[in-house]
Amino acid sequence: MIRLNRLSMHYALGSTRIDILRDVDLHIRAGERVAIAGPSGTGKTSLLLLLAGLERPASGSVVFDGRSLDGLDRDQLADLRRDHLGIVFQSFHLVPSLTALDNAALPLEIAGRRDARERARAMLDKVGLGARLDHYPGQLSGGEQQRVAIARALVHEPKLVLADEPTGNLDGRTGADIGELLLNLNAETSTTLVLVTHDMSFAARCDRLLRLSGGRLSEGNAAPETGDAQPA
Ligand SMILES: Nc1ncnc2c1ncn2[C@@H]1O[C@H](COP(=O)(O)OP(=O)(O)OP(=O)(O)O)[C@@H](O)[C@H]1O
Repeated sequence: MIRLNRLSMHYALGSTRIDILRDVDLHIRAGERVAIAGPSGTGKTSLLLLLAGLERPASGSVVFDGRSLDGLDRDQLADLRRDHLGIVFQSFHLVPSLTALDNAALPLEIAGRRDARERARAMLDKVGLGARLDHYPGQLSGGEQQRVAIARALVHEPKLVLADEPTGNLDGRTGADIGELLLNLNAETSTTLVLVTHDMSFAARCDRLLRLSGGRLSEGNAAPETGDAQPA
């Protein structure tokens, strides 16, 4: 479903170069649940941005369902995201002026689907927010906002869901519930899930744990992480 072929990426800040990935190869199969962990600042978010076609690699390629992202222009990448990708962020990123229902319906509205609100309502029901349809994000708790964000990410039945520390802004109990919800929905729909997390009990429930460090990805186990990256 996703292949990374000799993927390299760096950021240039003035004369300083920050290497994020060095010649990384990876194959994620359809339906797999993959957790990515690693010290702070090693590039986990950047890797998700590459998978979403929101960053371009310096060299190598990201291949999504047999299609290389290199050859796609901005509009084609936006179409690909609209049709096949759902993204969940640590800080929810809901539109504050839209209700829970309208936030969740957004991907389908953008795609011009006439059943957008109906499907969004069913999805919000599924994430346990059937009684909060008309609430605005500011009237919802953190856990509830993340449920809306998950409904929005899944409402158009994407092939791939990317989640960047989806439980990172939530207290322990709420975070565990949200993690559970994401994994259960994923199992139900057989969607491919790639998530970044520092929570090793959450990571341990995925099919694979990958650790990113020093520009390399390695298969790992869910032992506690050690320390943060040293500044360059
Ligand atoms: N647009 C950018 N320009 C320059 N440097 C950047 C840019 N975005 C990120 N970086 C740097 O690249 C490195 C990787 O950032 P990234 O956010 O991908 O790390 P991360 O592993 O997700 O970190 P964390 O666990 O703390 O969220 C960091 O050192 C960051 O400062």
